Amino acid sequence: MTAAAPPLLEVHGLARRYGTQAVFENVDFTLDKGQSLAITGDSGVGKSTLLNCLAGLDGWQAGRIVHQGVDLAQLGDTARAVWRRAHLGFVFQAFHVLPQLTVAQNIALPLMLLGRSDGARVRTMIDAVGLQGLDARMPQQLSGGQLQRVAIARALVHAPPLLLADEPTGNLDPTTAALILDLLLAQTRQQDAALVLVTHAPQAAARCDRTLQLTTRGMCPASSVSGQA
Ligand SMILES: Nc1ncnc2c1ncn2[C@@H]1O[C@H](COP(=O)(O)OP(=O)(O)OP(=O)(O)O)[C@@H](O)[C@H]1O
Repeated sequence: MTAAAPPLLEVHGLARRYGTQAVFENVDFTLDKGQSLAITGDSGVGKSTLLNCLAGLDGWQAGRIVHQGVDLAQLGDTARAVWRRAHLGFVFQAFHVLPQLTVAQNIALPLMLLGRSDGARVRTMIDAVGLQGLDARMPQQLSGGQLQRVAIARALVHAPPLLLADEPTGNLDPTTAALILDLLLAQTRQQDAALVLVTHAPQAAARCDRTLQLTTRGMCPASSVSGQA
């Protein structure tokens, strides 16, 4: 008999403090392959901080984060960076698009860091986020919504098993926002990945498999936000 595969992401009793001030505590959830989770919550409650913890970019004071059986706390800085490169796609709230690289070079970056050059895949992602014809543009020649789409294409290009997205549709018109959400959810399902989506938009949360609301005391089902438990 073969053992069941571990969940793609497990978070147990996670707590984050600044000094004695708790940002959040008792955060627990599990995500399996192909699943999407929306995280909602008031401004300042710690949603971005939680995503940074899940990415191993920020520390925490209690609890465990386990990715496919690997406890993130057991990895040193170098191992964590290597893990992030291969396993993670992160759409940051502030985009973090590199100003000295073109649109196409920014999107190709995760593949390049993995030693996988794939021009066709980069072109597919440029088309998928609706940036056709802009591949040679520099970031300072783009609108906020176009920059956001560069960040999304870059997070998806290497088909990582874990996608973390911080307000990925915040700067987009409703039609483009729906298309981008389609793309994130389709890639999650087709690649057997898991998606954690931080959003203030009830329509975006409602499209995920589950919605949890982050509070300083932990996570609770956000039935009032998405109509789901
Ligand atoms: N260096 C710091 N020292 C103390 N508190 C901090 C520090 N950095 C962030 N915080 C606090 O941590 C809390 C969580 O911030 P975070 O950005 O994660 O919230 P958020 O839920 O993502 O907010 P928003 O929805 O407005 O983007 C905030 O209350 C913030 O003031």
